[in-house]
Amino acid sequence: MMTIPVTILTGFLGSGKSTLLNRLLRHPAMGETAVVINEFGEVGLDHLLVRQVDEDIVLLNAGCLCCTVRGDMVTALHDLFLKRVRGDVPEFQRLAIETTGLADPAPIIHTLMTDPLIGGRFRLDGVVTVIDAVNGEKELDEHIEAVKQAAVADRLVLSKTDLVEDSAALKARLKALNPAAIVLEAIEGDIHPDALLDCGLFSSSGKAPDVAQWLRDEAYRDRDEQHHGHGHHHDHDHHDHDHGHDHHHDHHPHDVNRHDARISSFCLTFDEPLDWELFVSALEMLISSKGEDLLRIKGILDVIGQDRPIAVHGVQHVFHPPVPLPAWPAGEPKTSKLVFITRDLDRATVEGLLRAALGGQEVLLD
Ligand SMILES: Nc1nc2c(ncn2[C@@H]2O[C@H](COP(=O)(O)OP(=O)(O)OP(=O)(O)O)[C@@H](O)[C@H]2O)c(=O)[nH]1
Repeated sequence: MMTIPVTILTGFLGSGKSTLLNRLLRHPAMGETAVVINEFGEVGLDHLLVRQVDEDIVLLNAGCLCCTVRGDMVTALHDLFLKRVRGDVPEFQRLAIETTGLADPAPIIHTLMTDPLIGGRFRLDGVVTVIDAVNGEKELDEHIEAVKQAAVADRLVLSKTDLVEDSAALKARLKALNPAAIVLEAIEGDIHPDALLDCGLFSSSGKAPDVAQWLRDEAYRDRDEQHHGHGHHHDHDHHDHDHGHDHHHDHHPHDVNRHDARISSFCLTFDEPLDWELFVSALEMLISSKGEDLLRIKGILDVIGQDRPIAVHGVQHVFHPPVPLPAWPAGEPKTSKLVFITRDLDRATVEGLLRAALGGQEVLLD
């Protein structure tokens, strides 16, 4: 059985998640999608409803299935999966999960990675985070949850850009926070699903895995180069940019971006093939000491004795089982790369810990 790709749709309260989801579900490319939402909010999916399947599940006329959760999201995913197996709900090819505005997406990702029932059936395609162009900066200033949601995203969607003159300062801030995420705009959720789907290693069309677009390690290099070679100490220092915007300094005198400053994002590269046992124990050591602060890790590894690259990804203390990929891209060096999004944990610390644990194996700065 093919694994079902899962998109986690997150974003702060009122940012426009439901508006976006609503619009996406009307698109033919989103047919046969199951949706799990927490409640029918202000902008419900009501007008699409055709038929109540049971108390919590409805069928949408776009061929989609919608399931509301009042309690535990994990229980809801189990239920949905079992109903699909039993044929109580139509087969669906894709799952979208809309989180509540304050939710930390990590526990949902953990479930997809490790749950005995659904772990092998669903796979994380990507985290899509909606950022309100009007209130986004203020929310990032005030709420670490909003900063985390932006930091772990694969795609950042700016909503309500119709209500602001321009959003260059917000975009620069998001780029500093999460260089690898593609930043998009959608007014009233108007965006093609293709821009948001297939963020993962594997696309639904079954093509070869696309490591470059999944890892996007180039983005970290570009970001660091833009900072004139000042390297990782400037991870958040986007105030260097002159966007012709002073106003974002005005109303936050001292604590501007205090949450952003807790987030680091960087790419480590390893010049020699890695000893798998040593690498796993190094990673375990990192997870056991700093797990809570490892918001997201993705990597592609050149492992001693393996012709094929090994993909790894993890969130906090949970790692997906390693996935061997078909082949290294032709003509490119077999360099192991690990990208990190961390909280209260800088590059030097991660690098130092890994270097020590890997013993003789050298960790190179990129
Ligand atoms: N002008 C404008 N309004 C928008 C846009 N996107 C969403 N809205 C409005 O913003 C409000 C909140 O949108 P929702 O889609 O309910 O946001 P949400 O993130 O699902 O909200 P919660 O579920 O309460 O967290 C609604 O009144 C939408 O009509 C946009 O691009 N432009």
